[in-house]
Amino acid sequence: MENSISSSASVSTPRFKCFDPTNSYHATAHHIRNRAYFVTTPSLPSSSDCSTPSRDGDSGSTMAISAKLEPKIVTGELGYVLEDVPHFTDYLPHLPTYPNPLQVNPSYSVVKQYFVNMDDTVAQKIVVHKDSPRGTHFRRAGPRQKVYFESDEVHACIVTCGGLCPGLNTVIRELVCGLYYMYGVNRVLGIEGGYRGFYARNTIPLTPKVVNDIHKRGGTILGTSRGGHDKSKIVDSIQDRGINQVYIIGGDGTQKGASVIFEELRRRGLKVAVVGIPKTIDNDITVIDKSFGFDTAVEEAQRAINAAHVEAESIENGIGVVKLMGRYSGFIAMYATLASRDVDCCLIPESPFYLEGPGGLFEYIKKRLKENGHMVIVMAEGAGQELLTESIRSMNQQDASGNKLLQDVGLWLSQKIKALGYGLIWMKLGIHRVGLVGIGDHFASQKKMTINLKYIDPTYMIRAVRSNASDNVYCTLLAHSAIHGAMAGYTGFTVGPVNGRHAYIPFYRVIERQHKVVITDRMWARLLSSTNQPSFLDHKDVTGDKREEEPETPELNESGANHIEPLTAQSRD
Ligand SMILES: Nc1ncnc2c1ncn2[C@@H]1O[C@H](COP(=O)(O)OP(=O)(O)O)[C@@H](O)[C@H]1O
Ligand SMILES: O=P(O)(O)OC[C@H]1O[C@](O)(COP(=O)(O)O)[C@@H](O)[C@@H]1O
Ligand SMILES: [Mg+2]
Repeated sequence: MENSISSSASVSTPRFKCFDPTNSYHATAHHIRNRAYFVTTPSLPSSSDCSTPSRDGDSGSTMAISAKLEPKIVTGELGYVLEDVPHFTDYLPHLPTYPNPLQVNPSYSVVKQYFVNMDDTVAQKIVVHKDSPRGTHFRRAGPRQKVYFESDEVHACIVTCGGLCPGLNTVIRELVCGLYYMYGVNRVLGIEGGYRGFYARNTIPLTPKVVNDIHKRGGTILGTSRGGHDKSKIVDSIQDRGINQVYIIGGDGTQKGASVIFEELRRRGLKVAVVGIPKTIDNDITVIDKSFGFDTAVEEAQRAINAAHVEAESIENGIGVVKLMGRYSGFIAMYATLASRDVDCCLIPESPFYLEGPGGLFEYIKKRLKENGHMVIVMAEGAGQELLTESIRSMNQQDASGNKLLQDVGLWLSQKIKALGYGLIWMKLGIHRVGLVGIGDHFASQKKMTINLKYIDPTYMIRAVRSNASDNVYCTLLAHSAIHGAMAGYTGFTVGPVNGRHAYIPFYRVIERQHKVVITDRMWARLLSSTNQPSFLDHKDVTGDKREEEPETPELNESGANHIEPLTAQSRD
């Protein structure tokens, strides 16, 4: 990762005066110690110079911002670290500001302390000890007293990229309505069909009337796509259309694309705010607590699990197999399993499993059928991919965004289990004692055992639904936080809840790694205890195939949020 936090983070001499550009009063050294903006601005253009910058930056008549943007790190006492987000004033120092129109908004002006305090930051590390370092913080989201746009100056656009997720339409709706009702903005463009829509598709003017009912529908009214991220064409399109606020809703890939767009807009010296709104049904975006739509997806998955359970328990040796989404992160499968209580085994990408031998899946299946006569297996689509590629020749195909295309692990496992059934012998040893033995054990009274397996694949169904009530509220807060940040002149950030408080997180932090289930943490232990399934760990230890040591989990969050593991499978940078 290029933008790793500079070791100069502890530089103690601020290069610039310590102030929050969006509030009317200045910080003192007492408020924030050791603030350092790592933005070198040689020959910065004045704000008026920047009104008509050239596309290629350096070669035009206007001087472009050439220095690479480094992380903005502020350190304080007791190991306090603020990983701040870029602001227009980092590269356009003389921009005019205006009073926030919310000061006279009939709804919001009555709120006591509606504007966030300039020093407010959100702690990433919530469990601390008396003497432990306070750790990383992010700038708190919310309205500032000063804004960097006049209402009629704003020309915003919204784009949705990547896979679907419940709540996309709600975020679109709340961005349009929030801009209009809070800040009097009435020029909002919808970019159709994801990133490539900037240069290859039409746009849709979005007004509160147009978006009024869209939160009641799944999908995205703007359409979406994978691939098609052409930096120059996208930024040219933004510049040519005079867009100055870009709201980009999408997952880990999308946030990477947004970061690239931000860097280029900044390089061209344009006053354009780029805001990423994290969308991930897999919950694979790090730092934030969880994505919108995740709760809805887990809830919807219950319907499939219930169906699998009803089918399984209604027939002798019934097995219900449910495949859920989760390419590299098994959060949906884990939470759906924990919520259901009918699941006997949950398989996720983070927890390698094996079929044969002691402690393997087949042994467990036999045991459960013997005990209960039926069982339910929930698996994330990315689980066991390494087993499939052993047996099926891997084609290493990718989608248009570069994501690896997965084999259908649900189908593969179902076939394996069915084959196991043909190989099992139903052996009656007295009236009550029923045992299962391998095919090699033959007795006079043996007969073949039938496994009745039902494979349910609701993968797209759980993400194509409309968002539930709590996700709708979450989407609203997310959209509002995004708008407040852009209006206040912040840019190059992803917005999202960190330990329940909305914060502005620099792009480099959300794209450096993926959020994954840590199988040595308590949440996975709870799951193992609830299903009684094997951990699948012993076998590898026995055979000497040691697992790589788990990276230390920086934060232990009881909700299962904020566990961080390095990006492994999807590195495309
Ligand atoms: N490293 C990257 N740099 C620039 N754009 C990217 C990058 N990775 C993905 N994208 C773009 O982001 C968009 C969405 O990415 P994708 O991985 O399909 O979905 P998601 O954002 O939901 O993870 C696509 O248009 C893709 O081209
Ligand atoms: O929509 P596609 O291209 O079939 O992709 C399916 C993938 O999309 C997801 O639902 C979400 O992935 P993204 O967050 O990368 O968009 C994955 O769970 C799933 O593997
Ligand atoms: Mg993704």
